[in-house]
Amino acid sequence: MAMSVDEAKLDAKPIERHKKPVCLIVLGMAGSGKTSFVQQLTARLHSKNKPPYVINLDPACKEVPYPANIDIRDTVNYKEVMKQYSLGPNGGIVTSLNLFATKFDQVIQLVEKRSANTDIAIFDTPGQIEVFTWSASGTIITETLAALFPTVVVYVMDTVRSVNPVTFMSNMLYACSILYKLKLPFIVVMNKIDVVKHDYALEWMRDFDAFESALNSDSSYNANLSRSLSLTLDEFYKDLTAVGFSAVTGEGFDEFLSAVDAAVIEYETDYCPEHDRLKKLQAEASANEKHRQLNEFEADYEEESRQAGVSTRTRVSHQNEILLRNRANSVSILVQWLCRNKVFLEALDDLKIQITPTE
Ligand SMILES: Nc1nc2c(ncn2[C@@H]2O[C@H](COP(=O)(O)OP(=O)(O)OP(=O)(O)O)[C@@H](O)[C@H]2O)c(=O)[nH]1
Repeated sequence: MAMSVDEAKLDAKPIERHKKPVCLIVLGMAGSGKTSFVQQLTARLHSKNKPPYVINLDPACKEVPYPANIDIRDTVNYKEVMKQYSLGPNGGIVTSLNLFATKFDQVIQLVEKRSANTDIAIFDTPGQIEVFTWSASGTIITETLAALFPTVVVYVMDTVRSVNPVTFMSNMLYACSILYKLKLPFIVVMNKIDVVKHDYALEWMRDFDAFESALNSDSSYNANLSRSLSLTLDEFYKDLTAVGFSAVTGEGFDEFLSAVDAAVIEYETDYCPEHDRLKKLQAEASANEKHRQLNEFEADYEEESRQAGVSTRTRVSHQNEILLRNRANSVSILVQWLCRNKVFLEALDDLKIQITPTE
């Protein structure tokens, strides 16, 4: 994921370079400070006359301390969902998010409408991180955004709690798993530096011996595991952008914006070409599959119509039988086949009906 940064691109003001807003998906363990981070970021951007578009995706939060342009709670009543489907709190959050994901095209339209005057769209996610990162709706939301806008994952980490090397390692493993799952540009925000500076964490990422000596007094299974994992995560650390931040004082704001600019370049140079390549492969595979189904369908028809006699009426009625049996898996295959089929077209001509193929 190392970036090949184009000098000319760096010279331009990165966020202004895009007609579309950069989407920041803010993730992190419960209590890491995601909401406070979004609040601070929003306030600072407002004071710079660059108001962001802010979307709250946490259906269970009691209050949103920043001006949210879209709030999932206005669409889905989380308590009602729990009651109606007899769900517990986590099931309620997942189901609410699933329901909201079905309307996500409307969110996209709203963000797109703001493209002219908004540089950044911020998505605050539920406290239970796995509800977003490992759910179908979280994946749909992330992939939809990434397909349409420069999208960056912001992983908020609690620097105070992470002074414990085992907690630090848990955070890094989580961050690593999300990075490799989503494959999007990624920024770790080491939050709460007004309480504890993040230098120790940067050192642990740079220097295995420093991390090992922090674990020295601990001989538990967890500590030994963390020691081994630290060596394994070496490659991950090399590519990782980490920024110290305080959601209370706003320290680290400028550095964070620079990291977002670099992440947008990474999105363009690494993510987009890979995304386009996969999309092309997928389209080719789908076209091949359609072709295969069409041939199979045609062979079926030829075979059965041979047995059915020669009159057009009989042949069309046999076609109908085959259609009803629906050997082809998609409507577009049926339409394609019908448009290629001479007997069927003749029958349509007789009836003065016209159909136009969609592809
Ligand atoms: N000192 C300090 N406290 C912070 C900072 N960021 C957040 N906090 C505190 O940490 C606690 C949790 O912050 P939230 O913003 O609610 O964290 P969250 O990740 O959104 O929490 P969930 O939605 O429950 O997952 C609150 O008491 C905040 O005041 C920070 O930068 N410095």
